[in-house]
Formats: sequence, structure tokens, C-alpha cells
Amino acid sequence: MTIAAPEPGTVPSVEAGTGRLQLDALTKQFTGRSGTVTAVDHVSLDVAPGEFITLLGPSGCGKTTTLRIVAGFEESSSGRIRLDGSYIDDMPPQRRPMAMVFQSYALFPHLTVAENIGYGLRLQRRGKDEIASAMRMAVTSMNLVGLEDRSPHELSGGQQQRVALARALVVQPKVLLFDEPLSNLDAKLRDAMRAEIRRIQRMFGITSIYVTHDQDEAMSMSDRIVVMNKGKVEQVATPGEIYARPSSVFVADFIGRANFIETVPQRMVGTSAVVTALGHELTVAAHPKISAGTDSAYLMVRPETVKVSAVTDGGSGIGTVLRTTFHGPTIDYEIETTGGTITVTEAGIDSRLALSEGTNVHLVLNPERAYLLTRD
Ligand SMILES: Nc1ncnc2c1ncn2[C@@H]1O[C@H](COP(=O)(O)OP(=O)(O)OP(=O)(O)O)[C@@H](O)[C@H]1O
Repeated sequence: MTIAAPEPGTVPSVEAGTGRLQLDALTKQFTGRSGTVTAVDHVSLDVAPGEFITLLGPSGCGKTTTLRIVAGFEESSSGRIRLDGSYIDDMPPQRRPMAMVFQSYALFPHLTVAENIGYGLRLQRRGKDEIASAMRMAVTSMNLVGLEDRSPHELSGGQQQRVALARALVVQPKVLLFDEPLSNLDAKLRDAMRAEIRRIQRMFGITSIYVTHDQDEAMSMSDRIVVMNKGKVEQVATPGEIYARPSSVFVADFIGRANFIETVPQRMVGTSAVVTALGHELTVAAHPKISAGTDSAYLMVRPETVKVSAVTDGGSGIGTVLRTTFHGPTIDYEIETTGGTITVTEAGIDSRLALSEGTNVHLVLNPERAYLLTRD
């Protein structure tokens, strides 16, 4: 799907510099027959105007509840929300300058595409001309021209989601909220829609909060990712930072794949630590919680940062290939070492030259790509 270029001056971008959203120690408890659940636990966030931020985490970590509190569909137990500096906690959802896009599209089945898109504007009692021009903008920018008179059931899943996005855009919200909007689409369409959502969001400059449990989606779309676990924020950072410098074993394990090699920091060199891992002494960047007194830590090593080679000189290597798995562009090796099993990923090599199972190998770690974490 491509987005038609809008005519100059027709894109009603959000007023520059508006749409700053601040969550301050937002907390939500649900009390039921089986006791009290803290779904959201002191979540604080400062989302910049026009920023695309993703809430990411396993099922039940509180992503959707956080989003629903921001939208006003759920009341917080404590904590506050500010939009452009003003508290909005007591504002009913329909008065908040926000729009939400759902996984289920939530289109009205008895209304046409055009009526669905214009619904919010009619509710706001906007003038006929204004509605017509906003509709034209939304229909064109979401590539829905020619589909205006169809019913939702006459559209594909991707088209329905574009209608849902057009309906959200047309009311010119300051904040767009997305609740797993792509999980009903097949993998190829999902990829295309990720790019389209980002293009549209940038074009309009709308602050966006996007909920997903798909780390790939979060990594490819976000300015920053908020990793959540059991209602709490584990880390807020750019995708690159989260991948290279995860704040905990939980984050490192949840985002991408990682080896954790148990080790003891021997001494600190500024903010780095000297450790021994797989028989080599390395100086590696360390999490701020690591200090000279830390008695045990994990060295996080991404599989694609380890170099593996067969022992050819008759000497002894550090490990043995347990399993070789082909993935097309990459090959995975599981290597048994005295420090546990290490996964190594090789890219761009001739698969016919892959190391076979049972091969004795050397491993070289890249200290610049490793990161030392505390164990908790
Ligand atoms: N209305 C409710 N009443 C009671 N408990 C609830 C309610 N809504 C959510 N919860 C609980 O709050 C916690 C957080 O739920 P939430 O839906 O926010 O998680 P999530 O991260 O969005 O999960 P998922 O990815 O599965 O949608 C869960 O333990 C859930 O069971």
C-alpha cells in the first residue's frame, strides 16, 4: 500500500510543539473475588510532542490498562496525567483530544466507509464543508479512494484497519493511541502497515502511544520503547539502546536473543568492568548497579557478536558444536562450553561451509558489544 502525496497545505499537522503527554506515577488496582491485582504500578513517562512510543511487554504486564487510563476508559487508582501541562484526569474520554485504533478495528458494520470515517466529526457537530474536506484528506492519505460507499464487511482486514486509522486521524487528535492494531493481519500485510502507520504519524506529527507484545514491531517502529513487566516500567530507551544496553536480564531476554555468561567483576575501570569469560579477560561496559563489590554478574552477549572458528592446529578449543541450524541467511550454532551452552549466529557465510556438529571450536567475544548486568 502506498500513501498518496497530499496536496500542499492540506495536511492539518498538529500545532508544532503540542501533544506532550506526561504520566506521573500512574497506578491501577483491580479488586475482584480473588483479591487485588496491581495492573499498573507507578508508571511515569514523559512523551515528547510528535514522539512515537511503544509499550512492550509480556501478556498481563499492564500495557493495555495503561493505554486505557490515558484514553479515559479506565480510571487510575492514583497518579496523574498531563497533556501539554494541563491535568486531564477528570476529563471524560470523548473530550480528550485523542483517538484510539483497536485490534478489532471497531468499525460500525451498518455504516459505509465514508460514514465510519466521518462519524467523529458529525459527533462534534462540525460544518458540512469542514467534514467534506477532512474526509477527502483522510480518504486520500489512507489510500481509500473508491471505497467510500462500501460496507466494512466488503473490505479486507488491511483496508478495514486503514479505515480505522482514517477515522482516528480525521478528528485531528493531539495523541493517537494504538492497541495492538496489527495483530489480526497476516505477516506480510503487518509489515506494510507498520511502515504506513509510521509514515502517516510522522506526516501529521501526532504523539503516539502504541501497545504491542511483538518485539519486532516495537523495534522497527518506535522512537522509544517502554519495556513493562508486572505493571512496572523496566526500561525506557531507544530501540538501539535497549538492544545494546538492556537494564536487566528480563529486558535482555525479552528483546532479541542473548547469552548470559556468569562471571565476577574483578575490578572497575571507570564505568567499565574487567571480567573473565570463556577463558578471556575482557573490559566491558557495565550497568550502573555493578560495582567493585558485586560478587557475581551476568555478561550479556548477543549471538551475532560472537566469532566462532574451528580448531585446526590440533590444540583444544573452548567448546564443541552441539547443534547446527540453518535459517537461510544465517546459521545458528549451539556450542557446549564449560561455562554453559552458548548460541552463536553467523551471517553471510556459504552454508556448505558451516561447522558440523561435534567440531571443536574457538570463540571470540567482542567486548564492545557485551554488557555486564546484575543478576536480579
Ligand atoms: N477489568 C479488570 N479486572 C480485573 N483485572 C484486570 C482487569 N483488566 C486487566 N486486569 C488484570 O490486570 C493485569 C494487566 O492487564 P493488561 O490487560 O493491562 O495487560 P497487557 O499487558 O495489556 O496484556 P495483553 O498483552 O495480554 O493484552 C492482568 O493481570 C489482568 O488480568
